[in-house]
Amino acid sequence: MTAAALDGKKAAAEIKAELRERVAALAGRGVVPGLGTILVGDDPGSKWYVAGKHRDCAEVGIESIRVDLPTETTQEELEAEIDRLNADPACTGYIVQLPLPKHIDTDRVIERIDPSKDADGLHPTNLGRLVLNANDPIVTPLPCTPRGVIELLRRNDISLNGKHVLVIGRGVTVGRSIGPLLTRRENNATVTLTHTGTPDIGVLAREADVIVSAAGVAGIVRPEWVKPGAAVLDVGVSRVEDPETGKSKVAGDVDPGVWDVAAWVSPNPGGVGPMTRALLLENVVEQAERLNPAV
Ligand SMILES: Nc1nc(=O)c2c([nH]1)NC[C@@H]1CN(c3ccc(C(=O)N[C@@H](CCC(=O)O)C(=O)O)cc3)C=[N+]21
Repeated sequence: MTAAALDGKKAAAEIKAELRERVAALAGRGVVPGLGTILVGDDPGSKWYVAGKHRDCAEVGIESIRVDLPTETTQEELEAEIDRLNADPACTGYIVQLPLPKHIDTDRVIERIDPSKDADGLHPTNLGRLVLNANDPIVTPLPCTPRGVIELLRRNDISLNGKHVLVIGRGVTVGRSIGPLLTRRENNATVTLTHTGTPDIGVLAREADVIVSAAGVAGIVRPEWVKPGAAVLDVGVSRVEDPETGKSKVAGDVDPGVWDVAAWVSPNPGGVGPMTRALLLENVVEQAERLNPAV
């Protein structure tokens, strides 16, 4: 069997086209959503990601507000910028690009974000509401990557209803926050969360209809781990040396042999990454709609 690709670029383009229309409807009511980014330091990778978010905003007609701060920025200076965006009416939602320099207390920074402006959906209040409101309509920003995974499946007509989803990795941005979304009644999946303390992930993975791997370990998902016909979503990002060029390149969690066993695989790059970016925009547009309902 050769798996079909879960094309994240295509699904993200569809979402952006829909968002352009929603942004136009908001503009008709005099509302322009704004996404802010705060970047501390000059890590080339982080700069590249932030630049991409501003390009995405331009594409759908969202205003973008960019705050770039030097590596030496103190906790107090960073918190002052957060307070400024919390108070800025042009900023509908914003993100603080992670990771932050080591001298910064990341948890304190995230907790200072106004939960209603938390475009990443990672503020404790929003994660808490996601756990508490298992079945009520969602009225808070949701974590972008988990939402991107579910949206990528939905847009490829892969139902989660009654399916067994195995998640690899217990990080907050994906592994630990995707369970409460997958188990909402509207998705209705059954979830196994595995991590570095799981004695034998493979034996559990072989039972799964869907594997979501967010381990950040290149090639951890082996073909022998995958039930024939399963869907495999590759969320991992790690760097490996290219044997041909000797240069470092981005690698996913999924071994290439998995494509011979699974029915669907999300490529990496070109899979969940573009979805994460599209859902960040959707979080901001949704928040603008909640604040400015059509009458
Ligand atoms: N506050 C915060 N929120 C984040 O969402 C956040 C963050 N900090 N820090 C870093 C990680 C990483 N991340 C990616 C998102 C999209 C791609 C992506 O679109 N990747 C492309 C390839 C690279 C590209 O084209 O730019 C792909 O997978 O096809 C990658 C990485 C978000 N992050």
